[in-house]
Amino acid sequence: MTIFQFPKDFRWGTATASYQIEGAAQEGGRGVSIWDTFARTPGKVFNGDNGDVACDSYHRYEEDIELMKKLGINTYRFSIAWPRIIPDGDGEINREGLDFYHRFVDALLDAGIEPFLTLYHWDLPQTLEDDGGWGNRRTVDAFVKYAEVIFKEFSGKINFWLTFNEPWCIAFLSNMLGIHAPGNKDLQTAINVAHGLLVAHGKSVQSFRRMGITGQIGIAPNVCWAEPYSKSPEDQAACDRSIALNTDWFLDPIYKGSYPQFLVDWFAEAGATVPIQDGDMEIISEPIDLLGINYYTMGINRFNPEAGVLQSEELNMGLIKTDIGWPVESRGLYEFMHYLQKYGNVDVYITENGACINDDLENGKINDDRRISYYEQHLAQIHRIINDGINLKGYMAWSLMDNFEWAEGYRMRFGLVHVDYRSLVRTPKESFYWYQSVIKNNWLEIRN
Ligand SMILES: N=NNCCOCCOc1ccc(-c2cn(C[C@@H]3NC[C@@H](O)[C@H]3O)nn2)cc1
Repeated sequence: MTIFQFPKDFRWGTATASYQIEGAAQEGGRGVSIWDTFARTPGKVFNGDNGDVACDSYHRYEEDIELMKKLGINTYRFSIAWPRIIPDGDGEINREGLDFYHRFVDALLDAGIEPFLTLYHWDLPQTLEDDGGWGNRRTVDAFVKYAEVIFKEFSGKINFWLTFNEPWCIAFLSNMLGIHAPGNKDLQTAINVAHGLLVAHGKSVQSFRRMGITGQIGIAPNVCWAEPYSKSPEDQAACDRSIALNTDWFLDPIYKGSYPQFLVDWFAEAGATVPIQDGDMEIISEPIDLLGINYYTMGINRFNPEAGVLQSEELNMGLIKTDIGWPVESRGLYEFMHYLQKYGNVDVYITENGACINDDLENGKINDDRRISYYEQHLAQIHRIINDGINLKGYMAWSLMDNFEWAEGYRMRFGLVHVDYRSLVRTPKESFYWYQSVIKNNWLEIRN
């Protein structure tokens, strides 16, 4: 038996997002989001699933908080649905929406749980998408207005703030690959979206500073760690492009005030350019306090001119995979965290990490041993990372409960808690009790 002790002030949590758990899509004055529209577009989401009901956390959040208390977490990452706050994107404020989140945040605080807020977790008001989305500066200004409303309302209650979740998914998965909402398949559109959200990020951080809001603010990129299939320079370059598009494309502008030139040049070859306006890069590089990092898996990649705009092909190396098909390989998290040091030893929280394991109820229990094994491996890497002196300050498991997994609908389950989507009954899985023990002890026991 090996014991890995975590720092006494290490934050333990779980994460969710508004569209994935709330439901009540037509209640409380909520407006239409791009995910309401996308989910209703035939063929976009498995089984035609949508977020109309989801986990019904809009009505059941007190039950969810009881589960959080039972789990023993001290931090809970969630997102606010912009369409609940300003239903048409940049018009009237919906007081009923604000009141809902005040009730929720107050209940978290009463439970001794630190709220860790994501302002934008993909549910853009449809009206703004109809008018050009993130490529239109109207959306940028609308986001800043929305962010300032939330800053003003929750300053003093919330101390951990993230502007955007997984900017690569918002820009490239959703506008170049077309796999997520709104489903565009155009490189220039994706680059315009990425730049627009970066300007919105920078402007909202400037507002955060100007308004004197409590706490710390940052952004949460997702990691795409990749190692070369061969020692050829072409394979290494292919990996560099894949890693950089998820990370450097967003963090270089924020920390260095410029895009990674090798990727700018690569896209220029494909006829795409970044629509930078005077002053944009200065706005984007407004200093931040923390980074959220979302890590799930890593790849072994090689150069392949037929493999998409990056010409970087991920190979199937026969590793154990989760039920969504992602290889289980935790060392990519360790390698990435050292890669991240090029931006300095910044405060980092793992804001998402988890496994899609679709085990179901058997005699009233869910024996998700594979999920426990995944978490054991990744928490062991986190212990190594901390031991190396990297400022990794906390960990939020994705996810507290099974929920709407975007284009996969409800068939893919990431939760520590099982959700029966007919009855909405929540059942803690064996991994819930394992994580409860890790949190209670503040250490990880690895069976040798
Ligand atoms: N890189 N090139 N890919 C080439 C082809 O990819 C095809 C599919 O791509 C992807 C990539 C990444 C994801 C993804 C999902 N989650 C889980 C959510 N995270 C935020 C939270 O809401 C969770 O639900 N994180 N990442 C999905 C699909």
